[in-house]
Amino acid sequence: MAGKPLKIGVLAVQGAFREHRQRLEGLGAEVREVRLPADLEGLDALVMPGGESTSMARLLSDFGLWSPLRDFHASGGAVWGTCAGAILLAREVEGAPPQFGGHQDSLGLLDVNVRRNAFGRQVDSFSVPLKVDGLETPFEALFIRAPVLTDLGPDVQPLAEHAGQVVMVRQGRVLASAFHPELTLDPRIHALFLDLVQETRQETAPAV
Ligand SMILES: NC(=O)CC[C@H](N)C(=O)O
Repeated sequence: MAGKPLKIGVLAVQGAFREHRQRLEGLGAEVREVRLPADLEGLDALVMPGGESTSMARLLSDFGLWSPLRDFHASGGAVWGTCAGAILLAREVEGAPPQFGGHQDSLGLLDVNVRRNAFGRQVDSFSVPLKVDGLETPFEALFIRAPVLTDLGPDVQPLAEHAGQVVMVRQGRVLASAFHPELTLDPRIHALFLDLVQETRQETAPAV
């Protein structure tokens, strides 16, 4: 990577954050684990990993992270959510557990509805070669109790579909994927995200 390395935070309250860290460092980014609001200081972007979105939502409350994450995005930070991370980004979450009264909090940074566990229990986990906008050859995508993205707002661009369902989108400086690029060794989607961060950092940089 030319110039100063990008500073990327990985939300590290729960889930597959170590694997994201490895992929991003492999591409030359400077990575910091984020657990507290102060950890967001000075970052160019944040990755929210897969895991269990209900547990992650509870931990975001415990660590006082809801508003700081919204502020981080509002002040120009790029954000990428994978699987549970994508669920946390959505405007609306469908399929919250009944003990939550059918409601699950989310950040609302992505103008989509997200349907949890959308590929059914019998196929909790599978891998498929996925055509992704911006990649020349298919990406072997690993889906683990994955959600799908529905009811896309006008500014949301679909980047990949599986079985007729949208599984990856971009809206400005927000990226979301229902699958887990961090759990395979192919770094191309992490590289796409770093390109997005670079591009949006230039757009939001203060004029000097
Ligand atoms: N692999 C994952 O991140 C699974 C997400 C999980 N189904 C949830 O709703 O949080």
